[in-house]
Amino acid sequence: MSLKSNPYIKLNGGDFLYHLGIDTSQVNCKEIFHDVKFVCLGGSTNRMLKFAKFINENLNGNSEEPYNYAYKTDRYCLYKTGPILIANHGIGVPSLSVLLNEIFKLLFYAQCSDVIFIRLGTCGGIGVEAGTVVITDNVVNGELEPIFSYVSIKLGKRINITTTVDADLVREIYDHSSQNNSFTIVRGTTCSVDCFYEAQGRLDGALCDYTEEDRKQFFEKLQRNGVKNLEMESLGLFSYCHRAGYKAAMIAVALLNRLEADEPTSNIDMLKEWESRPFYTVLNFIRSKLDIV
Ligand SMILES: O=P(O)(O)O[C@@H]1C[C@H](O)[C@@H](CO)O1
Ligand SMILES: O=c1cc[nH]c(=O)[nH]1
Repeated sequence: MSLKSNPYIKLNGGDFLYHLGIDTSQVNCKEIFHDVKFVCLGGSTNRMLKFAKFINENLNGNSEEPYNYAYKTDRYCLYKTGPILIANHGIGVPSLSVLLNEIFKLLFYAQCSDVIFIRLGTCGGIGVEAGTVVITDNVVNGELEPIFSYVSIKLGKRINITTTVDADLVREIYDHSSQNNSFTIVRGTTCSVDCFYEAQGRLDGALCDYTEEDRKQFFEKLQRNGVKNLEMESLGLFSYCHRAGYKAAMIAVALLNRLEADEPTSNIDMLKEWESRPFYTVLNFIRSKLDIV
């Protein structure tokens, strides 16, 4: 048996998952991780620890500190609570791609099946109020094309992969999330880019090679194309998961409405409250999948 997308990876034999600090000849992946059905990802280590505690309490009624399987490294954290694996991915697709490669291999060694990946993130809203949760139903790059692009050593060329979002999964998440929430949830197109500043049309970066008028036109174009938010990982997430044979979804809370501002609020309590909103959306969805009322 080999990994779906890499015939060179074999089921038997040790593998050091370097950035997770997990040596599969020392850790029994199948025994520990075989029941994983959901992989929940977000940028920061602290937020994902908070999410692991939240899931522990709300799904398992357990207030124990979750165990970090990636404790040997400070690159990423990795928790498991019931059938849910939780990790942080850092900022941007390069960091996400390293984590995904190692998690895909972990799931392969653990012989997991039917796993769903969900990114719980933050974003800049386009015409939506701060605090609104956006479920991605379509994903585009900065040129507004549904294409994830990377350079492979395959023929030394750039590879462009058309990337789609699973409409049934979006519907399922949205239908379960719209119950019992005290915040607004919308569906829409996510524009996924490689920088927080220039690629997102900010005027407050150290570098800026466009004018305020260019910024205005960029946002008008985003709105005309149904873009509801800007962030930095979803295109890579959907593309990598699809190649590896997994379903993926993306749920992100808007920290600001980019039509009004560039800088998120400095009110930390408010930011923390907003950041936790996707937790409830994911909890409702996972409960429905596990048939827990
Ligand atoms: O999951 P997070 O909140 O880290 O995601 C967004 C996209 C970038 O990684 C980061 C930029 O501030 O926030
Ligand atoms: O504006 C924002 C906020 C969070 N994350 C982003 O990528 N952009």
